[in-house]
Amino acid sequence: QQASRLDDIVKRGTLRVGMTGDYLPFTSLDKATQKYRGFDVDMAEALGKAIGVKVEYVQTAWPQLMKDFEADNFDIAMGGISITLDRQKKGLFSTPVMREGKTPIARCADKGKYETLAEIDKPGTRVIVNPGGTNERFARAHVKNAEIKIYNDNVTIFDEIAKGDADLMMTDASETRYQQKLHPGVLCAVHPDQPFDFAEKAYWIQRDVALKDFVDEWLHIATEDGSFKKIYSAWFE
Ligand SMILES: O=C(O)C(=O)C[C@]1(C(=O)O)C=C[C@@H](O)C=C1
Repeated sequence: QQASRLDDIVKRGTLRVGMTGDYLPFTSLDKATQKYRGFDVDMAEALGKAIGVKVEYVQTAWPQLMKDFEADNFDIAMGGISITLDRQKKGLFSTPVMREGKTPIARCADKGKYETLAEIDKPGTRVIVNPGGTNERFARAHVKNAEIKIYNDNVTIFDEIAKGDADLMMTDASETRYQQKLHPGVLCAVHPDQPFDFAEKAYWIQRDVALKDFVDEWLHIATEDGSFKKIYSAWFE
């Protein structure tokens, strides 16, 4: 039988999961306790349990994700990761977990001003963006006349809009819905049901077919037996 990384994980007794810890509701690292929580943390724990091993979290960051993946610092990356063809070239993706797309989030008072890319991409508009992920790629492709403000802290970035230091951000629809709930009456998701583009969240796996097949089968069973829905509802509804 061919050796596989899945065998190594079982032998090692740990699954190394790469996570940024800065993207609720998918993953959040509490600085004081050094504990992760979020949808993909519950999913990672369920995956570890399914394999029969402990989960070891390896912190990464969006601008470092590709380098850390290539350095084999973890077996799988989880935490709101979108499928991209650049990433697909380096590893394998699980079956998609959910559908996403970029959509604006702005101060509620300005919600009607930023519905289309043409309305957004005007001189004087300040589009804030976290670096390194698909948000930055989307902003660079579509924002030519408005100002792009690169902001490094993905946890406090929404407060910048609330304070008026930026006008809007374009990010995943699920995040705009979540942040709207965290900033009631202040920040509004603009049209989360009609995002500008299409993307899917999935788990990014080192090139090992046995591990990918395991993750896919686990996801399939979790979908059918309702355990996926339970975790999903706790974080997204
Ligand atoms: O790069 C990705 O896959 C992501 O979806 C991560 C990403 C991003 O696009 O920058 C998505 C939303 C969060 O605000 C932070 C990171």
